[in-house]
Amino acid sequence: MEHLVSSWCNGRSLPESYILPPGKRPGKLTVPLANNIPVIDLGGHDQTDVINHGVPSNLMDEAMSVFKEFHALFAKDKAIETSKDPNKSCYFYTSSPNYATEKFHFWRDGLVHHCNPLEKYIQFWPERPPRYREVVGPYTAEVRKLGFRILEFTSQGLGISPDHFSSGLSENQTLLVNHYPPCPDPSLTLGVGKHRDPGGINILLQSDVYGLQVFKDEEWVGVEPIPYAFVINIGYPLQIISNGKLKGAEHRVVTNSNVARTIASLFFNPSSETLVEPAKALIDASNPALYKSLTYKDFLSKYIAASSDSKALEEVLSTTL
Ligand SMILES: O=C(O)CCC(=O)C(=O)O
Ligand SMILES: [Fe+2]
Repeated sequence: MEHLVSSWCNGRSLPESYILPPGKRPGKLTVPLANNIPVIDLGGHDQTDVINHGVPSNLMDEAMSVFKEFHALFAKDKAIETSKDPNKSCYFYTSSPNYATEKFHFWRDGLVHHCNPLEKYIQFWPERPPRYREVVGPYTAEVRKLGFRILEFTSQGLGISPDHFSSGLSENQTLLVNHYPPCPDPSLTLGVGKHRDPGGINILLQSDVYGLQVFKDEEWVGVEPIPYAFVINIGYPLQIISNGKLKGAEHRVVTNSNVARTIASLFFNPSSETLVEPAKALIDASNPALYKSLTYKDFLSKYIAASSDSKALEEVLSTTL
């Protein structure tokens, strides 16, 4: 826990271990903002206090407040609050879960915990700030409903059976709450390096502070926060199931020198033994399977081994390369 960026970063210059190799540095800090990311309105007419995705705006605000309060705790308290489960369904790290072995570090502290079934996991969640469970329980339950709606629409769009698809992709819901403190030199480091998400979909609540960038047409573009909207990211397993019809966007997180940024991502992941493979309905003689069939556990070990080298990962997973 002594590593936590937030516990030592004030007034310090950027330590060498956080300086990325030249090819991975963000370098130029201003990139164009994306102007063609689809904004989807999910309807919902008569509610007054909801944006059309159905998650009440006050719940989004409250969740963001408790996430910020959690990250503002002393490091020793964060350690206590994230070590209640001997099986580690709730944990905390700086940079990445591989802090001890990685060649360089990223400028982020992350809290992770499982969310579903709630009755099983909530007992291991932080109890400080005192409202954490009371707010984050309903927040994750609402976002879960939204996730199922999105997966249902996605399966309809792809023309594959919704039951198999949504349950296969969402047995395991995990919340990641990232905190990126103000950084002494944002041109040399990143909050999170370039990656595609490893789950089915990810429903991301950004605060009002910008930091997310997407790699589109060989250039980085910024994803500006829209108040009370979620960012939906497609993960690699959904790319595989859709046989490449849907693409997981590569993204990264830049830091800034003035204000801290906090985000919460709810990942909808398959369970370990779920087979991740192109949906049978999308495969025929003229549309051969582009990806191998793997259990999610095996997929994850290949994903981690490729350590965000997307070409290497594509080669391991593809049937054609
Ligand atoms: O900080 C962000 O906006 C995104 C973090 C991220 O890449 C993720 O949660 O997968
Ligand atoms: Fe991500």
